[in-house]
Amino acid sequence: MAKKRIADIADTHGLNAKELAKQLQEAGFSVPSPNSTIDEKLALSVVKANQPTNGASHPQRIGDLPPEQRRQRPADGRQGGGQQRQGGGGGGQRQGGGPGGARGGRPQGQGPGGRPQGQGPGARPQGAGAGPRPAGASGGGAGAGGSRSARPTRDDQRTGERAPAQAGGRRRVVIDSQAARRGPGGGGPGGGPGGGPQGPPRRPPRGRGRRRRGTYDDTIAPLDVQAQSATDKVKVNSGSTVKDVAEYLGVPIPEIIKKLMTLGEMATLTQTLADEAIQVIADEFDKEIEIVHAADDVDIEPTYDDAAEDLVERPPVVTIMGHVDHGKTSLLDAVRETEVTAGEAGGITQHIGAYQVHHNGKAITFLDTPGHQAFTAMRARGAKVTDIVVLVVAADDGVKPQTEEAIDHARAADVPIVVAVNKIDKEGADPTRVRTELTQRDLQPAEWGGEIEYVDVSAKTKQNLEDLLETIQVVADLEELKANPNVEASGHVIESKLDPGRGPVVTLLIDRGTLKIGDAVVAGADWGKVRALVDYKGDRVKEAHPGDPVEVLGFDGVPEAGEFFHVVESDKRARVLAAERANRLKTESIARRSGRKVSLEDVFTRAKSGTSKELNLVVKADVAGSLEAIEDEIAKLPQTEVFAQVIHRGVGGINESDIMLAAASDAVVLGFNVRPVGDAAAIADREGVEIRTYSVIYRAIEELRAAMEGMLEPEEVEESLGRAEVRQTFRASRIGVIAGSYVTEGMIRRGAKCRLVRDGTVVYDGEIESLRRFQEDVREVQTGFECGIVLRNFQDVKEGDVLEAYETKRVERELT
Ligand SMILES: Nc1nc2c(ncn2[C@@H]2O[C@H](COP(=O)(O)OP(=O)(O)OP(=O)(O)O)[C@@H](O)[C@H]2O)c(=O)[nH]1
Repeated sequence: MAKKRIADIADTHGLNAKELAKQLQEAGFSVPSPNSTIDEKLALSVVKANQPTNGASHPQRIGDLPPEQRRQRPADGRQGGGQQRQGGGGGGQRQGGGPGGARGGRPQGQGPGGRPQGQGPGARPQGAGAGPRPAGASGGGAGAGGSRSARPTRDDQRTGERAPAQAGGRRRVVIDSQAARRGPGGGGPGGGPGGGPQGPPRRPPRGRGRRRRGTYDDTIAPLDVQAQSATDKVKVNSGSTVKDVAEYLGVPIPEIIKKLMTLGEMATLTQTLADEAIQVIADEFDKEIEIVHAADDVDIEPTYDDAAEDLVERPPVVTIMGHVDHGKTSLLDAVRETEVTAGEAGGITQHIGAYQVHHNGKAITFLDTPGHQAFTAMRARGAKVTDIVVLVVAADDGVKPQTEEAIDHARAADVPIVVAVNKIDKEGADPTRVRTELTQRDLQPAEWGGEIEYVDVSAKTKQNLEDLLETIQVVADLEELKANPNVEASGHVIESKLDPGRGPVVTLLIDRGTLKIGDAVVAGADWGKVRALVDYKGDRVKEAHPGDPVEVLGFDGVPEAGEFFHVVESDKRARVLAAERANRLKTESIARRSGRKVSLEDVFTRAKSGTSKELNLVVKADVAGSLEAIEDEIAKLPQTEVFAQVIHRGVGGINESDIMLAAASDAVVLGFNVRPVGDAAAIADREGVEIRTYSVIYRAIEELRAAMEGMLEPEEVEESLGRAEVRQTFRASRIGVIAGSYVTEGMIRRGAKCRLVRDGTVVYDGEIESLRRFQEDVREVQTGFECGIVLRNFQDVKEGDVLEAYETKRVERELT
């Protein structure tokens, strides 16, 4: 089931390529153009579903399955396009030209055409409550004036599957309608060598006795057992060991080890393999596999499908972003106070990570952590929590670097933007200038004929705050945000902390359903039984509804922000699900360390295999001039096999937010004379983001070109030796400046290559000329020791500089 370009599929089947792309967009696939790729069968199933013939009997729907089986539909589209993230009809979508339309130029949709047959309202028996429906059903499917955007709405995101190429990089998982019925040991024999279609290994029920009693009672579909038809790919869990892979593929273990050796990898039986390595091995044995990640498991983000008549309006969720000091926090506070003056809530005293204000009798939920870092960190975890971004720009300061970052982050997430021009009370405030500057960044004000709503405000004098709320509601109305309140709750964690008195305190944002005291909840690797619910006013409540933030007591731990939560039928099941997820996350994180989400090395291979034709880049440089030069050069590259696009550019060191954006958008980070700052390197490692740093542009462009043409050879690889921090400098008449340094990482070696990094920017790249400890020349100095370093031909060393010692090595092609 290789992916193909939409244009090629259209060609083969005598369809109009643009039309096909449009239909797929309407069905919720992230396919920006006819050059985007998609599985051919899936594309055809959507076309088929859109054909105006009636009576197409649709296969088993997820909602007809017991909850534990509500996994995503088969990758081969057996469940029809209907289970795709899709809308159709007028529901849950925004009008293309509406205010806040940061995504101008989005194709107008086709109303009802976007929904496959047999999935429309009324096509299923009512009363099932949680039964799956296409998200678009939210609009009743009438399609009246229903423009369908390429971006699925929040409801779509909730209710439908993530399209294959969607940012966030989640992959499809096949529904296993059999798994639950099979029970714990059911998959066993199939997993062994020659196990045929039952690909995934099921270890013999290794002693129920060893398991906690009763954990199997719920006949939980084990995460790693999924039924497959003879033609399906074998599902292999990410983070599998050599032994697991042998079982999955039905190949003797020694064969696998031998193969790995011929590929230059010495591996032991229990060694965890990176996804790429598993893929290579499978290819070598001619096996078709699909690597399944814990995050793919739809027990974690299931497909929901609510009947139109079950959906009710829910409050929009707003995040405030903008440059430092432009007034994000002040605006959040000022907005919060409008509630007090309105006398609606009697004051918001509690900080729980989000609060609500009311306007025109309707609630708006504000996330209390401003800034794009938190926003993108959540998105990297697969959570799309925010419906609208309020971009704060100070009228006396205009567009600044973090304003631009915020715009790129909001755009990458495809969330509409409302601009709040703040500080209009100040002397020198020039709201028109802000509009002009933002127009240059494609945020044309509605009053100038564009699509973006601007509101001039003052957080200090509280001027125009009601206007801002009004505008947010107008934009929200276009989004048609709806949810079914009459089911078990699900949503996302927005904050969690360990309170010395109360234990884990977790703030959840309800996306769907109603959360009640006594509910059993699972959020990632944590679970709980809801003991108490506290709202943003600090009041105890009995339940929380869609769009509501609520503090929950009763969790066993502190799940991460962005984690998906859902209510399950029993504590026991919550506990088991959490434990399974914890296990898989552990193995995956081990595997991730040896593999990358996207790397230049495998970009061409991915393009060839149809996995991804787009290469997203985050580019950081020391000066603005370099950025322009790089972008010009990238634009000149032949975009035949791979399309490279810069999703964010900026001057300065590579920071945490760059990494999170790259993680959320499957991008590679390119740095020119800049380095990761703060925790960026560690986070990149954790998130599997590749950072490539260069000192000359042509070298980067050469590598990009080579990667895009499949010619990249990782010939010269840099290996870090260690880092030292300059604590003091001395001047010696004959030697020059000596950097009195402390080795913080690895070791420093005389004669090694060395860079000097100041505030994230490389200011010198040369060699360590001499290395001393207590007047003695030494060859090496290890972590934790002080030393004197003299750099070759460089005197401008300052306190606080960081020295990076490194070596370059020629290495053989890696196992990718
Ligand atoms: N005159 C005036 N000052 C404002 C206004 N809004 C914020 N300020 C001031 O601007 C400064 C920065 O405001 P903050 O709300 O802390 O800005 P921020 O964007 O949250 O800043 P960071 O959290 O550091 O990113 C503070 O001194 C505020 O008092 C406004 O509307 N008018």
